[in-house]
Amino acid sequence: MAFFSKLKDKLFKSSSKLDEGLEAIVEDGGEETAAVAVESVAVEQPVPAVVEVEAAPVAEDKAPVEAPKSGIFARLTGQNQSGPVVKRVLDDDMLEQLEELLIASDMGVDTALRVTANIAEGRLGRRVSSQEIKEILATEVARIMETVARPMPLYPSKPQVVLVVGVNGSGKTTTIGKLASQFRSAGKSVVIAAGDTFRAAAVEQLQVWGERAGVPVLTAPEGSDPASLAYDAMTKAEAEGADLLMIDTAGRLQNRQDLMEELSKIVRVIRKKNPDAPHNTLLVLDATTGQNAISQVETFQKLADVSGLVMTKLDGTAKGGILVSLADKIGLPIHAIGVGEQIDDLQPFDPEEFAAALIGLDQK
Ligand SMILES: Nc1nc2c(ncn2[C@@H]2O[C@H](COP(=O)(O)OP(=O)(O)OP(=O)(O)O)[C@@H](O)[C@H]2O)c(=O)[nH]1
Repeated sequence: MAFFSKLKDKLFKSSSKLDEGLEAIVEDGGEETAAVAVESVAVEQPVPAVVEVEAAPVAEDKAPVEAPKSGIFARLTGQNQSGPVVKRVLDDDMLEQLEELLIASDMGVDTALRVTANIAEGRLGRRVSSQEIKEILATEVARIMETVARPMPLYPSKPQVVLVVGVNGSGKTTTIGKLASQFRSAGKSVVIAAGDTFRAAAVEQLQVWGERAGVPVLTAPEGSDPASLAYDAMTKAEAEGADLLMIDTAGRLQNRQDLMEELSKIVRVIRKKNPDAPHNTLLVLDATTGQNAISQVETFQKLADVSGLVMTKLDGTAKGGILVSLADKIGLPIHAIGVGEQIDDLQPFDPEEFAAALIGLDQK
């Protein structure tokens, strides 16, 4: 419960935009009707984790199949409505308005069209209230997101190497700090390598996060070879029997060729120590960049073998729909979302909670 409220509060900007937009669409051309009583069904949801706690074998490299979750909307709609309700006939005009609203929330044109087509299916001509259309939309969004919501897999390999990539300012350092703290809380030993050796400020910031998380941060002189630091970090993590090695990397997309060479050299060097490394390549994306996140994913997929995403800065953005677009178009696993600048502001990605928060469905 607390988890949901926090997410909804933090996604306030997105939800208020979609929430108000949907209400305005139903009001526009809707008519008052007598309310129908709805039976309340309370279903408690388990809170998922950012990382898998159970180890999975490296060779299989498959995310575990999660049991389907019971409907959150039964819980969300657990109320007896009273008083007249405005309903509008779901017709082409209304669908067009819905499409525009979804595009404005950064869902992207293709995804917005697909979502509205699914909403229309079997419902054209029916009269719907704003609460009903929110529930239908939330179900559609959750359905798309379910295929990508997966905690970061943990493997028995010691150390499990996690390469963290993304453009400057996307939140790599902060995410590494938050993840390191969560791993530590789960009883894992962690080593961090400050692989963006070209920016002294980036290294210092990572050291601050390392201190907060209680995790050692390996650094190298400014301008030195990040691959050599990664090799030394691998040696240290192996010697110490660390569970995880997280490697920060530079994010200078301005010089793509250099960055590609730098990343592939890091991978080459750590594979000398463990041919299966890196076990995860996390791409950190800033949600406030909206549709631009799609092209960042495509670029980084060419630079590195991206295995999963972390979406930061979902607090205070009206662009939460980009996650739906990413799930629909790219389909990479979304391991976690950043909802603030504090160490505990990294949350597991739960499709139903996210959909409800994005659309502004009230929790009753
Ligand atoms: N509101 C909010 N701010 C965040 C979040 N994640 C990161 N930030 C902020 O975003 C800014 C950039 O984050 P960094 O972690 O430094 O990003 P980076 O990708 O490491 O950037 P460089 O160090 O420039 O490579 C910082 O001011 C962070 O506090 C988040 O989930 N929510």
